[in-house]
Amino acid sequence: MYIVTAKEMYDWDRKSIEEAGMDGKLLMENAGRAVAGQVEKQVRSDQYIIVLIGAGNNGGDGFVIARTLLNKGYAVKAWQLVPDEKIKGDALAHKQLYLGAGYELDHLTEVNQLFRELDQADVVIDAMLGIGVEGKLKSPFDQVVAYVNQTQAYKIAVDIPTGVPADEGVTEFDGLQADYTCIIAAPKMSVFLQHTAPFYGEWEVVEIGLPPLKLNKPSQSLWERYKAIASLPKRNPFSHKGTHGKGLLIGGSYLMPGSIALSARAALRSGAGLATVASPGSAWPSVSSHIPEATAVDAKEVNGMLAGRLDVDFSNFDAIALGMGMGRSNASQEIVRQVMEEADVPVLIDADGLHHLKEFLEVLKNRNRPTILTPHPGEMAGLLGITVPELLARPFERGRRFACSHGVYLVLKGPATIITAPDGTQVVESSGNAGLAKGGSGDVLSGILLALVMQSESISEALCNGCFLHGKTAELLTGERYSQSDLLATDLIEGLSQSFRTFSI
Ligand SMILES: NC(=O)C1=CN([C@@H]2O[C@H](COP(=O)(O)OP(=O)(O)OC[C@H]3O[C@@H](n4cnc5c(N)ncnc54)[C@H](OP(=O)(O)O)[C@@H]3O)[C@@H](O)[C@H]2O)[C@@H](O)CC1
Ligand SMILES: [K+]
Repeated sequence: MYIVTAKEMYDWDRKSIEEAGMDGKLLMENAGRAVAGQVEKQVRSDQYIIVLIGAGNNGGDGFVIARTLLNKGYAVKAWQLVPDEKIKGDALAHKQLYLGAGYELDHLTEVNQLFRELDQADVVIDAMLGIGVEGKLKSPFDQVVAYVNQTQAYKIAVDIPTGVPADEGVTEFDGLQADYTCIIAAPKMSVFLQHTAPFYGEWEVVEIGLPPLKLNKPSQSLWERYKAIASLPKRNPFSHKGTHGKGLLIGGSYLMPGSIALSARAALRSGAGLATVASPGSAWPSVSSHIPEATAVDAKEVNGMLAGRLDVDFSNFDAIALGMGMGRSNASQEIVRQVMEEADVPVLIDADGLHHLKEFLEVLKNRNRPTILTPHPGEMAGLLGITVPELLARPFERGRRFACSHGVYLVLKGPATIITAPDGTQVVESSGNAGLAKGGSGDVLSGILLALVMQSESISEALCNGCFLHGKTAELLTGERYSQSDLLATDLIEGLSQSFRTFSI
């Protein structure tokens, strides 16, 4: 499923009408009917529904929704919030159909009158503004949105909650806080941004008859369950441990032995054939006690942290994961540089490895094999030399620019993880929940990604599937044995079995 910007959505609409001969009024009828169908699943016929209607096509959808629900016997009142002359085109046509059907329309003359009605409503359907919103809300929408937000009614937004921008880059806005948003045709970028996503509540996408071939292929899409099931690696009955990849994991320190142990264990649980750990000797007894299946290579250390160069032939491995629990000692930096310059295999860099890499980002361009960076927003902001809010205002654009200019795969972690390939293609993986917001969860992800990179033809698919497994494991576990509060990174590793049994079929 593609994720669209407002422009991509408008272009799709225009091309469908101009080139495919679709009719704008028919699309609006389809949109309104599709939304009404979703509303019916959530609302009882004895509940009082208010539909709030604005000037543009979002308001036009509102007329269709109100008519469709009234046709079916629901208790609905439609409120037009703008003067009559503002309603034009397809929206006006549907207003006339609504009135022609004999239904009543209330006009906003005095906001307190509407507010008294809103106090009585069980359900409010927000068809005020859609993706055409520009700038901060003007009167009366600012007052109405503020009032609706503090009512007890169940709030359903049509396409996008009023006031919320469709695209990234806008951080100052007042938005309707929806409980549920019925998105038309394709999710907008703001569904996946940290500052806008919470306004949507639960969301679903409805199909309205726009021909997919008339959509100019957007660069962003959503990773979905069916894609994961189709592309997760399958075990060959005639395989041996070498077939599934020998992974080298470099990291850990005397005071942080857990991270690398979690990564190594997650890699083996995710199908890696062999996991070899390069950590300081002082950390190894602790690491091996958590993962006896892993082997070790000798590594020099200073003050319990990796130091100097590693005496390892990197070509003996199929991929490398670097940085977890490594610490930020200057002495460790040389290993990061050595791996970047010498390892002719895919390399994943996480955590403290990213901190070291920041000092010599120019090496990235010289690498012949894939490099994967897996920063959380704080680490990404550090790599870019900007603040976290600056990054989160435009994570798609910033991530794309970085991945393209440095020739790397970028896994920008968050509630919606954005995976960018060196060619700028972006996939959002949005599974998981707040149970993952805990120390060690990123280390587990690095191990899973390492294992899948070694078992997949496509790096992008491996990264999407790794994030999917990580998120879905949290969902499965918190749906049964654990809560989002008590879930540990170690539980995630053990829970991977359940995810593989569910999805790798
Ligand atoms: N295929 C499709 O794509 C389909 C799309 N469909 C639907 O169309 C929607 C997009 O419709 P759209 O373009 O008419 O924009 P939309 O958001 O309804 O309103 C624009 C109006 O808002 C106003 N306005 C703007 N900013 C404002 C502010 N800050 N504060 C206050 N007012 C503000 C501005 O008024 P003005 O500035 O002139 O006063 C303008 O008149 C889309 O979300 C979906 O629901 C479906 O019908 C099916 C097919
Ligand atoms: K809306």
